[in-house]
Amino acid sequence: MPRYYTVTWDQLHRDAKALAWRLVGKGPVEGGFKGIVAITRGGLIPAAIVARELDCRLIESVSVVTYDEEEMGQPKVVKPPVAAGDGAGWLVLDDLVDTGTTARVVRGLLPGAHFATIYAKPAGRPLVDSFITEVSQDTWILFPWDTEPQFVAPIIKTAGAAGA
Ligand SMILES: O=P(O)(O)OC[C@H]1O[C@H](OP(=O)(O)OP(=O)(O)O)[C@H](O)[C@@H]1O
Ligand SMILES: O=c1[nH]c(=O)c2nc[nH]c2[nH]1
Ligand SMILES: [Mg+2]
Repeated sequence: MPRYYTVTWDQLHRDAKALAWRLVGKGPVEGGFKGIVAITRGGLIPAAIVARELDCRLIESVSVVTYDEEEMGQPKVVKPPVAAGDGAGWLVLDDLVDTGTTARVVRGLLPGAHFATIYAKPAGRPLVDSFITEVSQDTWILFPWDTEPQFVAPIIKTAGAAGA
């Protein structure tokens, strides 16, 4: 049973802006990166936020499907990036790196790119050039697009034997 780390829209926006700050000056030219490649779907909203902050208008995507909910499978490239060449001068963005499987596949397609994620787990961390927050490998990150606020029972009703 993994532990969960719940990310709200506010926190995601703050963390994506922190990533944008970290990426300033990391592009190959004074104007920054040539463009952003979003790894869909999870990288789409982080890419939109970072693109706004870095004033980047050229957005490409690569679609890699690795998970069905929390179940991991073989990574499949559903849509390759077409506009980014070998990635030189481009920024690749994803929401997180976990085992590094997705990042490894995209690095194979875009070896020249700068790789960034908002969140990183230890196994995938070596595969990204920039990230903001590290969580433990046994933590499952719950993103705001996968969740909704709901009723939670009062602590006293769920504490059970621990409180007796
Ligand atoms: O480092 P890894 O172990 O490869 O895991 C990280 C990847 O898994 C998730 O994508 P997912 O395959 O769930 O697709 P999605 O972004 O379309 O939801 C997440 O958005 C990353 O892209
Ligand atoms: O929503 C997600 N949270 C995670 O922690 C994760 N790891 C791989 N893929 C993931 N998707
Ligand atoms: Mg993804």
